Amino acid sequence: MPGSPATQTDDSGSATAPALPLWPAPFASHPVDATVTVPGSKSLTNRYLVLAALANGPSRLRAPLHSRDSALMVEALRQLGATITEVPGDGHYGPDLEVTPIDPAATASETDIDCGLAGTVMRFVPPLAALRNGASVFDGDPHARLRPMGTIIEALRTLGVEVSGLDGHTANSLPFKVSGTGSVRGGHLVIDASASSQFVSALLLVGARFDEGLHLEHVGKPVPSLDHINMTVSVLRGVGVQVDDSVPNHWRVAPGTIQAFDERIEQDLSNAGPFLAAALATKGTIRIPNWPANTTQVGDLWRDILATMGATVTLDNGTLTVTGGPEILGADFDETSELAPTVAALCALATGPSRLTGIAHLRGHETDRLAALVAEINRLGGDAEETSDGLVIRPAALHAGVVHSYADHRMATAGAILGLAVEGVQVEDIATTSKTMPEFPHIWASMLTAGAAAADTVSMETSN
Ligand SMILES: O=C(O)C1=C[C@@H](OP(=O)(O)O)[C@@H](O)[C@H](O)C1
Ligand SMILES: C=C(OP(=O)(O)O)C(=O)O
Repeated sequence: MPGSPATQTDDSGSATAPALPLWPAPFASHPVDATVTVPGSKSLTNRYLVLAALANGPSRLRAPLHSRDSALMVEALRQLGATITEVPGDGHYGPDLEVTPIDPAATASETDIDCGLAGTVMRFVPPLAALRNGASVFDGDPHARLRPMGTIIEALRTLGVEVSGLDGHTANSLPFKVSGTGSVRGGHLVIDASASSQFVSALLLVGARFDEGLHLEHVGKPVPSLDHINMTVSVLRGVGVQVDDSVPNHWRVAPGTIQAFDERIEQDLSNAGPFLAAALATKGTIRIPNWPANTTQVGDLWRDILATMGATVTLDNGTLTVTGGPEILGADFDETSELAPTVAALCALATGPSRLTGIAHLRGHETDRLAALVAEINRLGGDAEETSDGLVIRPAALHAGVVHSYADHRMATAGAILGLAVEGVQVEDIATTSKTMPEFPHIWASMLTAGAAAADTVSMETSN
């Protein structure tokens, strides 16, 4: 069911805001040769922030992400009563965060929560607001009102929490008001999480604080992005919460205490993707130190994906090294989740056809990513097509042009990848990368300078 890129363009403001600046994507006249360190994981940072706000004492996040999505989460939790303070740390991309949890006994006045375009904020925070004794009004960017929310809203109502629509909206999407009474009974809850794994993660994160805990059951088409649910379960166990996920589509969270913690956040392996892709796009080499030996991040899949596309990939002493092959090989990939826009950009540069499957739910991401990727790849002369659950991308000679970003950080970085290999690409609104990586243009430029300066490696870590 092909989407409409025109509609999406309007939703994000791209087509109606021609004034958005165009970024001349650097064309790589030589193979990249650089060592790159990227900021902290969005998914881990925002999970740990939520858990710190619910914990039994003060917690510390070391080397967390500092970006729009994490700032929105910090502000949302402050609105709900948590105290969050920046303290000096040893991360390359900003201070650590100390969090004093929300006092569950405090009575609270009505508060506004801005979700921006952050799925983690719009899905993870409403269940937390349900535990508060007071009302919380949720809204976000214009496109956020189009992202799937009905499952969370219905789940809260089934749990006995009052959720009402605002501005004439029916409350199956933003904006809405959650009227908490200070406790949620919990118990067995059946949801359809086929539109987003974040529905499951959101409820699991708070489940231990429900009076009876939570037995969450998914019924419907398969839940996407299962790696992200496994991350939630692993993070919960790490803070002392008992989770039983031994039966597929059932998660049982025992009622109990969330232990305060001191946790170092891994770098964002999904956001490492565009840099690793640069090795393939320029037939160069990218090294990423501190690649975790064991991780629940979906970005660990880069090691398989990039090897399948013809790169040489080694993980040695914690450094991932990717060297592009003589050509980028087309390939078939299932379930690439949030990696898909980066994979699609590489497929558009490949010498053979590719098929991406299992990503229908990307239509509900920051923009309709399937429609947007087809529109932007084809705008540069590519040959991409939507399928019911993904994309087919065939080889074609690409030419200069503008890549629209649709307020989507991963569309912007996909445009940057294409620009490495195709002279004259301009990316609209590169600043939209601030959703998860405000440093992107800087690190990207440093990567190319490192390659130009010398064959030896230059780290482009920024200081605090
Ligand atoms: O829980 C998370 O941190 C995320 C889950 C995934 O959402 P979907 O299941 O909606 O794809 C992923 O795409 C998103 O970027 C982050
Ligand atoms: C889908 C994404 O984000 P969100 O957390 O807003 O859903 C993403 O970062 O690719």
